[in-house]
Amino acid sequence: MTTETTSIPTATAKIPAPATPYQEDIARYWNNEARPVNLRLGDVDGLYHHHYGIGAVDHAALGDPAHSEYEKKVVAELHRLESAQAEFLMDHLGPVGPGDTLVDAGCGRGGSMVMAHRRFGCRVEGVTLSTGQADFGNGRARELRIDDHVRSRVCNMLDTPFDKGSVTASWNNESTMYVDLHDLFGEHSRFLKVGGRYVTITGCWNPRYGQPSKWVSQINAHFECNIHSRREYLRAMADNRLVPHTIVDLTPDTLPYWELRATSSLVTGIEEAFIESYRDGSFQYVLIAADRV
Ligand SMILES: C[S@@+](CC[C@H](N)C(=O)[O-])C[C@H]1O[C@@H](n2cnc3c(N)ncnc32)[C@H](O)[C@@H]1O
Ligand SMILES: CC(C)=CCC/C(C)=C/COP(=O)(O)OP(=O)(O)O
Ligand SMILES: [Mg+2]
Repeated sequence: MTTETTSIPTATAKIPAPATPYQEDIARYWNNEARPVNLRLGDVDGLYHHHYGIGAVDHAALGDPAHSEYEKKVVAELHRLESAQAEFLMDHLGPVGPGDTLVDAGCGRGGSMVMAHRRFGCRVEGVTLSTGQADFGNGRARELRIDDHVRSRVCNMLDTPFDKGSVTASWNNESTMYVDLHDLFGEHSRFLKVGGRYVTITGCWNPRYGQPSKWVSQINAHFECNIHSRREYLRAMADNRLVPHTIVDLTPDTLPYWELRATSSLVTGIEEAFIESYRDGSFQYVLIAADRV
């Protein structure tokens, strides 16, 4: 039961100043974002994601491209693959019970937070730089009557209000490319319980390729982000008491999503960079799950 006193009025109530001019740019970017490829997919079932998909495309479900309903089916299929990606991340959070707290660092519009609460029955705390995103996520939580468990706030994920050792598991879903990894993992390590779990799904450049390819540079420019190398993730985790437990190369699993998206009416222009960099091996889509030791 939610009352005036326990509900979260808006994420704008006490907005901390962004720590850097770069963070101001990122907050502005996400406050202004309203791409149909994200909103129309979210409208399918009310889970709004800002990450990409994994898994095989169900061509039987899509049917004949000449059919009048085909485009609608493509939207539903892309959304299904994005939700499958979030479920896969949550498969790696370890045991989580209703009394636990999870942290979604860089939570976007909050689709993953709703999924995590439905799956585990626990509290889910999200942080984003964007007031618009936090208000959107809190609005969805209120509509779903889960605002007593699911809360987004405007907050720098490198400097959160969560108490030391208070969090059972935490994640970054496609949000690590906006921050210094040592600062980020230091903060997760601080608020995670010893024995807790950290998971990220991210795009990283592949040290085996040598240096960031032109496609990786294009993705950075498109999103105003700074993609790290796979090596940097492992080094920064090791330096912050996060010991990798599972590493999965999801590159072959995300390519079908991109190939389908490239044929849809919702293309944004970045599809070629993802497809070419995944194919030439310069860029990888990975899950890393680590134990906080
Ligand atoms: C690509 S979106 C991913 C959203 C979400 N994880 C999802 O899967 O839908 C990147 C998110 O990272 C957030 N972000 C970037 N830098 C941040 C920072 N320093 N502190 C908090 N959030 C940050 C942005 O505000 C945005 O919500
Ligand atoms: C894997 C990498 C490098 C991700 C960069 C971060 C990012 C912008 C993710 C998707 O957001 P989105 O869902 O808003 O993007 P789009 O509009 O392209 O779907
Ligand atoms: Mg998207």
